[in-house]
Amino acid sequence: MRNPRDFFKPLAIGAPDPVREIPFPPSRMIHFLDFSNEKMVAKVPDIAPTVDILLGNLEDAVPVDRKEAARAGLVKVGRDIEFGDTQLWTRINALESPWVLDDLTTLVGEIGHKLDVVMVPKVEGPWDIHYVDRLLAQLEAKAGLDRPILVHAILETSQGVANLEEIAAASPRIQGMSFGPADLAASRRMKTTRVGGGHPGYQTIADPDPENPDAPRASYQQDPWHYSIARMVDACTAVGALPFYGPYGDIRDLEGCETQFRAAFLLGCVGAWSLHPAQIAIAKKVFSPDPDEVRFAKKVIEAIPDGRGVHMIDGKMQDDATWKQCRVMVDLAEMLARKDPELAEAYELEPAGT
Ligand SMILES: CC(C)(COP(=O)(O)OP(=O)(O)OC[C@H]1O[C@@H](n2cnc3c(N)ncnc32)[C@H](O)[C@@H]1OP(=O)(O)O)[C@@H](O)C(=O)NCCC(=O)NCCSC(=O)C[C@](C)(O)C(=O)O
Ligand SMILES: [Mg+2]
Repeated sequence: MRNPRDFFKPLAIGAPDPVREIPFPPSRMIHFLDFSNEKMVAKVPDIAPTVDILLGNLEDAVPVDRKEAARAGLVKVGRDIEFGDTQLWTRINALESPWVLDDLTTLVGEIGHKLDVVMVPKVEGPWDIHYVDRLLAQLEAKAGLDRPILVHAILETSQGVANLEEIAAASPRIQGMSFGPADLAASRRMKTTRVGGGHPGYQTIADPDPENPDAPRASYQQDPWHYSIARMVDACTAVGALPFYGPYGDIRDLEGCETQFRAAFLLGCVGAWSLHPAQIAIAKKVFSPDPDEVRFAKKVIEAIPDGRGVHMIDGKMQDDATWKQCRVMVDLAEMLARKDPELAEAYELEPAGT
């Protein structure tokens, strides 16, 4: 057993102290880019200010013969570009791969002061986090970093799902998790070739009508991801970390993407991945709360300043618990309004600096 008093001590001499609270800046979309792709790199100066998080992907989707170029491209962009309040993340290669050691040593050594979060794919249990945790501490100490790099786990194997709570609590570096529906489907032998979203085969069906047994029966698509995403939300929020939905692979199906993102938002996710520029606006729309909801939540908070007792507002019962629900909505709106003057106006809140 690890001494609980040591949890917030650095894991290497000279490494920065672990954070006590996970920061929660705007995190509506993690925009994926391959920095070995010149066309994508050319778009970075334009795209970076429009996204909350820009991620240099080194793992799947980057061909083997471009792994080193993707890493070098990320180092170059990290050195050359000032990102302002846009976070810079990376997804390293899998821990079993031949590239991951160089990914971590190079990135922390060269641009560790710019990197906010390292996303670790295919995390199976706390042992994977412990490995990265200690290695990052050693590398941070060597690079003389004064703030720790946080760790984000992708939930994309059945063992990872089985060990969710232990992964979330494995280190004070755990910033959050993303849901990886493609690898997870394969790992579970689910019979779908889609990346996220529903499937027309996954349905419930109404009983036959006894009066008319041959009549068509109502049937509805169900959400095959609900159980795992809900578990991820609980595991993350139980330790103050942030849950994210991952990718939606049907790039042209904007409505399907919006629906998948919204289901995740309602369950508690703070953001999702954008794989293509067209998905950035969808994530921004979905993960910024609806102005009508914010207006109602503000009304409740203003009407019940101490958040106590029972009240009727617009025909709905409000009490201590609903007041907290409204606080979640208004806190998120206020945080986003500080970044985005358009949202500040839509929410009738003061933008930053006023
Ligand atoms: C899907 C693809 C191939 C379509 O790329 P395309 O070039 O065919 O699309 P397009 O519509 O023709 O592109 C229009 C323009 O946008 C550019 N572009 C296109 N995408 C981006 C981007 N992300 N950022 C910036 N620019 C982008 C593209 O280069 C082009 O530029 P141009 O007008 O100058 O010709 C392409 O968007 C792409 O490669 N996206 C990233 C894919 C990726 O990172 N996949 C891995 C994450 S999902 C995953 O790993 C699963 C998971 C979690 O692990 C698990 O569930 O298991
Ligand atoms: Mg994957």
